[in-house]
Amino acid sequence: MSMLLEAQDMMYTYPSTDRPALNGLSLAIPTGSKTAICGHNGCGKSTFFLHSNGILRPQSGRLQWKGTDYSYRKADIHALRQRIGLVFQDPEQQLILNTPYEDISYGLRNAGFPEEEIRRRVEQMLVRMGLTHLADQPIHHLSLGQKKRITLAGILVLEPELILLDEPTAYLDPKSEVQLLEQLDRIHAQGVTIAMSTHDMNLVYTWADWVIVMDQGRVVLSGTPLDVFQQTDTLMTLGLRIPMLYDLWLALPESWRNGAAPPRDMEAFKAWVSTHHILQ
Ligand SMILES: Nc1ncnc2c1ncn2[C@@H]1O[C@H](COP(=O)(O)OP(=O)(O)OP(=O)(O)O)[C@@H](O)[C@H]1O
Repeated sequence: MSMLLEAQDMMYTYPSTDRPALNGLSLAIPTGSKTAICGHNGCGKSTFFLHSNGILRPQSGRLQWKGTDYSYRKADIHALRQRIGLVFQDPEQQLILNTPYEDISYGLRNAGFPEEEIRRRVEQMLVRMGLTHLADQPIHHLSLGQKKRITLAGILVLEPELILLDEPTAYLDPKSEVQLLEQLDRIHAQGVTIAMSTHDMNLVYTWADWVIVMDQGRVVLSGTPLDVFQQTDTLMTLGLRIPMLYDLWLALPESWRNGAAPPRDMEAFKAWVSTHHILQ
């Protein structure tokens, strides 16, 4: 398995704090994967993302892109940010200009693309993300879900190889979440590697093909979803939920798992779920 991004023993303490936010963080994001990074509030997920696209620099340890150490020269960081797109948790931190059209153009203009190419790419992106009708609206009139889509569009338009999303589904309603996940699947099918941080273990179970679990600035588990979810005790100790579907699968009678039919009556099934303390 080749790794796109690798961190080794990274340490980082924010100025004027005394506890490291990254405390010997070592992890790898496999090329072509859908990686979920989970862990409870404050475990260092956002801090890792800020390191990944060079906004922060580790105080020790190393970070590699395709096996090469990061270079912090201005031109190299500039080039890196086109390959690694970071979508912040809070779109307000990322949206700078007045309208979706202007905002989505911003990165391309910064990267020095000719105006004709900028127009072509932005218009295509607006269509792909279903944002054409909002292109010239003032951004502060838009909903959170729409703002999140605009920040994603502003990153996608640069055609990165890796997209990092910090809690992309937080505060989205179910419909917006489904739309976002469909967009991510489309992008992934085109060969883009995607890593997202999330607290939602059910989403991790259904979406990810690689899982990294962090605690207190370091990685405690990583591997395929099955590898990770089998470590039920560790996950519980970290205060993380076991995905509902995994829990249910484990609780199914052996005969059901081997193909025998569960009760066809929904009330009987509900009674069975409650006597087995699933979802509690
Ligand atoms: N700008 C900052 N200044 C000082 N300390 C910070 C700053 N940002 C984060 N921290 C601290 O660094 C640690 C890691 O925070 P980080 O935001 O990376 O965690 P997280 O896993 O992304 O959390 P969440 O799930 O709440 O987004 C926390 O203890 C946090 O308080």
